[in-house]
Amino acid sequence: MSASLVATEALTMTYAGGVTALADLTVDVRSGVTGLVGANGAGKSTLLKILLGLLEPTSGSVHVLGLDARGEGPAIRERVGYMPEHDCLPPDVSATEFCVHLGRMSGLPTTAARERTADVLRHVGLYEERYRPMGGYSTGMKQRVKLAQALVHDPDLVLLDEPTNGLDPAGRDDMLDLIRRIGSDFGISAVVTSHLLGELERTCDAVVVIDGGRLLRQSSTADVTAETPVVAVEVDGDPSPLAARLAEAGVEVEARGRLLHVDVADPAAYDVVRDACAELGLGLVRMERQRHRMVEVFSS
Ligand SMILES: Nc1ncnc2c1ncn2[C@@H]1O[C@H](COP(=O)(O)OP(=O)(O)OP(=O)(O)O)[C@@H](O)[C@H]1O
Repeated sequence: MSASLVATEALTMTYAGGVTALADLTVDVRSGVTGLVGANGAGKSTLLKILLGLLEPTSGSVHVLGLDARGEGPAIRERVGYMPEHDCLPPDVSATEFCVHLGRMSGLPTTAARERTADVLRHVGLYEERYRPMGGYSTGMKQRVKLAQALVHDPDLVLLDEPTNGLDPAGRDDMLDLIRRIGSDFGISAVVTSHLLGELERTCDAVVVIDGGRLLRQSSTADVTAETPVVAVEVDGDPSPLAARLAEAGVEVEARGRLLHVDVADPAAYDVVRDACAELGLGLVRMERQRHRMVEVFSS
């Protein structure tokens, strides 16, 4: 199993005004892409700022890449990239100037900063427009520059705050693909926040769901969406008598339009379906294993 990239224990953050943004939060993030999901105000941005050592938590422990975020913030920021949620790009500066500047601020020599800037701008698909002032960029292009600047100093981990904010569906898909490829092209792990669980499903290896600053669930995407022992059954007639017969036989069944969802945790249920169809004179058109989607699992 990979090493822990982010580990918090009983992390609590209460702002000066008395708002508790994080409460007793214990999470463990491993390599790959991890989604940090929660409604607006759930505490996602607060957590990212604490991980970067920019905010001091009220209590609890927090380690990033093995470093203590309470005191080793500068060392963490050398190895972690950050894409903030809000627009923060100077309008008169080009994407190249901006990324080279930030690369140099992070300690890269000028030549390395220039080379690395060209690489990351190519990765995010902004190579052609790289010398244009950013004030003329679309929202999608601005989001891409924000992603590029998070990658420019070749970090081990990037923290991306709502990278799909303000994008249309096609722009969102492009951004999620880029994030997926940060791992494959650069070998960099990512923590990505979103208030939309569904959009992270195909991008992330794991998800952490928080609500009101508390952990709701943490699991790998594969575990969440793994095949569940349910089959969808379609017959060539009214499925109601079949549903009744299965229920009588103690098999859990749920009507979904013309389909029946049948619990097959006990494989004997397959025989019950076959025999009931034969007795009722129904032809079996289809039996198909169902996959759960993350959104269904978490809302149940
Ligand atoms: N500087 C601050 N002072 C006081 N309260 C704050 C501060 N920053 C955030 N909060 C409060 O802490 C809670 C969590 O905010 P946070 O921004 O971390 O949530 P979020 O999940 O990132 O939401 P969003 O996506 O809307 O930014 C909210 O109730 C917010 O109002």
